[in-house]
Amino acid sequence: MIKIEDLVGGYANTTIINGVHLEIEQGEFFALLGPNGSGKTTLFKLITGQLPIKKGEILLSGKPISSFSKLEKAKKVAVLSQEVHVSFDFTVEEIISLGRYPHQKGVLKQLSKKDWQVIKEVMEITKVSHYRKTQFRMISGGEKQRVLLAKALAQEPELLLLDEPTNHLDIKHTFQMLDLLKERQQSMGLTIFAILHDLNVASLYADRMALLHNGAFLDVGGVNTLRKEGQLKKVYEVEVNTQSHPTVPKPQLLMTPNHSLHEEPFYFKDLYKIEQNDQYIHVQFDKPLRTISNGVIGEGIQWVNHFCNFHVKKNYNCSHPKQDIRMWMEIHDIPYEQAVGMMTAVKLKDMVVIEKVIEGIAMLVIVTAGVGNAVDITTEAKKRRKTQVGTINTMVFVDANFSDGALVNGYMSATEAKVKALQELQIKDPDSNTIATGTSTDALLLALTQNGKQTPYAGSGTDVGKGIGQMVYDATLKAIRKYLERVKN
Ligand SMILES: Nc1ncnc2c1ncn2[C@@H]1O[C@H](COP(=O)(O)OP(=O)(O)OP(=O)(O)O)[C@@H](O)[C@H]1O
Repeated sequence: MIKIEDLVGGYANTTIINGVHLEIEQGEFFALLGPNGSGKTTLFKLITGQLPIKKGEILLSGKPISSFSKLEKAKKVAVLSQEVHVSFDFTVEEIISLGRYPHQKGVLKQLSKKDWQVIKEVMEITKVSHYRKTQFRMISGGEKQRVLLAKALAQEPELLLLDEPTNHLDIKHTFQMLDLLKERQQSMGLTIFAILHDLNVASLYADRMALLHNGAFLDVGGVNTLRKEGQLKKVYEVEVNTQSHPTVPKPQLLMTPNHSLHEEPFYFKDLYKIEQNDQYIHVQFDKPLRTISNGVIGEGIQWVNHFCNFHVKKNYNCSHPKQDIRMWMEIHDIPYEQAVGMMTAVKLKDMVVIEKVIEGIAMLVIVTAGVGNAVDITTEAKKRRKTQVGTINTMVFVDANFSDGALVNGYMSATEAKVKALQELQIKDPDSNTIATGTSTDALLLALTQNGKQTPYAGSGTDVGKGIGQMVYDATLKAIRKYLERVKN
């Protein structure tokens, strides 16, 4: 669709763009990224013809863009730039109708029925119809942006050039506008070239992107260009961390501020208090901990400072466990959005608490255990008998700083230790009569203060992994023994 070859250009005495090559296919959504002053607007203006080219060439559908007449070009290319060149006394509808100019025929250039159809349609999709008769100067910055997009779409272009199209828009309208553009791209094969400042938005919408740095492309590629943290750090001079979007298979960037969160030195034991009664165990920390868990709420990787294990009746109807835990937390003034919540039918007074310092690392482990629903995970799945009291809920708190990988490692260490405890006590899966590996509803939480130097591993080859293993093993053994004692009596 558009091909840029060895482009050099800028202003009278300064060259800003230096040897840019780029080819954008028809129907692509291409994002131009780069920090302030990298030359994005200059490149944009060279493409739109607002600035003269010093060297190189821009081809549109294989022909030099300079060989197109203004009208011919307007039939193919629409531009939404930062500079607004419209009379503020026009109404919204009048401005949008200007977009039809390249398609109007005859000397009088009257708007045809088709023109009106297109105007109506673009007003509807950009959601500006209700202020069609309002003067342009009377509407907000965000509304102006949508009107100018409607004008550009009214042109029915093959290529749409956008300079920060979401500049004035709130999140709702940013996503609305980009969804609309994406829809046009997918349904009509519209080619989009957009300067975008928000890298996370670019990741969600662009097929390919270029990273402009000092007037040249540092990288051109697919969305995974945004996974190159070192390159982004070099260009933007900000500490970036690439994570994955939870539901869309695209990277999302998290920026770390330079100012470090000042933290007073603390003594691990002073950080928390444990409340236990017949209804719940509530461990409250003074500061949020980095956690990984399969709690009913607060699951996954989070920063939270309340950790709860609620008691439920043996015949608890678990059709809405999330809502139930939220409700119980609300009743007890525990903020559920800062909490991990588990549940168990085990008597909470049988909880086992172990606090220790192993190899200089302070740890706290709390376990409640029942093994009525013990399962050997390696046996064939089959319909199980009615649920009994039997869940092993494990909370592990460690005064250390774990990478995400170490969090997963530590989770494995705790699980291996639990399995060993079941083996030691010869707890069997009643269906298969083989040694159980857990129960059907076990919950595990691993929470870190993130204090000190970061640890990359926490498996059985490390002191901290061994420490987790020993403490979980001891606590699980004790908790199961208490349960067995209670069942016997
Ligand atoms: N009219 C001008 N005359 C001379 N130099 C200019 C002119 N406009 C911009 N520049 C210079 O060109 C360089 C690139 O500017 P440009 O506006 O293209 O950057 P940008 O990447 O679009 O930045 P931003 O993200 O801040 O919009 C800057 O160093 C700027 O000072």
